[in-house]
Amino acid sequence: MNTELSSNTVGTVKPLGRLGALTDLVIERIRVSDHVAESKFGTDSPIEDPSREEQVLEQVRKQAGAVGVNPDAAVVFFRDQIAASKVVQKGLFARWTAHPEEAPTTRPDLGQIREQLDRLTTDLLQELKSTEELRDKLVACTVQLALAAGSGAALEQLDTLHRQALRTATHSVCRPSETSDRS
Ligand SMILES: C=C(O[C@@H]1C=C(C(=O)O)C=C[C@H]1O)C(=O)O
Repeated sequence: MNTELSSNTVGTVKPLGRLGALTDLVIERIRVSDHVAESKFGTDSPIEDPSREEQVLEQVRKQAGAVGVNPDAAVVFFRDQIAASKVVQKGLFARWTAHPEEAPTTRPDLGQIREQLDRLTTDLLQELKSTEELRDKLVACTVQLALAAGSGAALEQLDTLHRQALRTATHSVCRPSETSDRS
């Protein structure tokens, strides 16, 4: 296993609670968005790429079925992940435009970054599956999400922009189904 952490120096401490692993992956995807922004800034590639989004959601739909997650619910969750990525990209573009001295000096390869995002799709779907029962219980899920997001944001030292993205990305994590026990 690769134990090297590219995006933080906190070590192996992870977001807490029963949604900790899911939140960890959500934060990882948000952090990958920094690299997406670096790859696009100063090029003709737009922040928003509808055909790539369709491709991502198509992959989600197919894999969700295979993993046993409701495909429509999975698509809702991934639309939030995509929205969160664009929050980060727009925020960083604005920051780098206002402060060119903070702009990236190297440009990572978008193709490789997208492969990383595709791997995260698989991992996230697996976590959606293993947290399905909890996420159907509104109160328990809300408490666990607050714990995981709060500890994750602190441990990963997320700034205001990335905390905003985390809120966007976790908007639909707790989704009680019609028939579930809401307590
Ligand atoms: C991440 C990218 O930027 C945007 C966000 C996407 C995503 O989060 O998967 C997909 C397409 C773009 O609208 C990208 O272009 O790959």
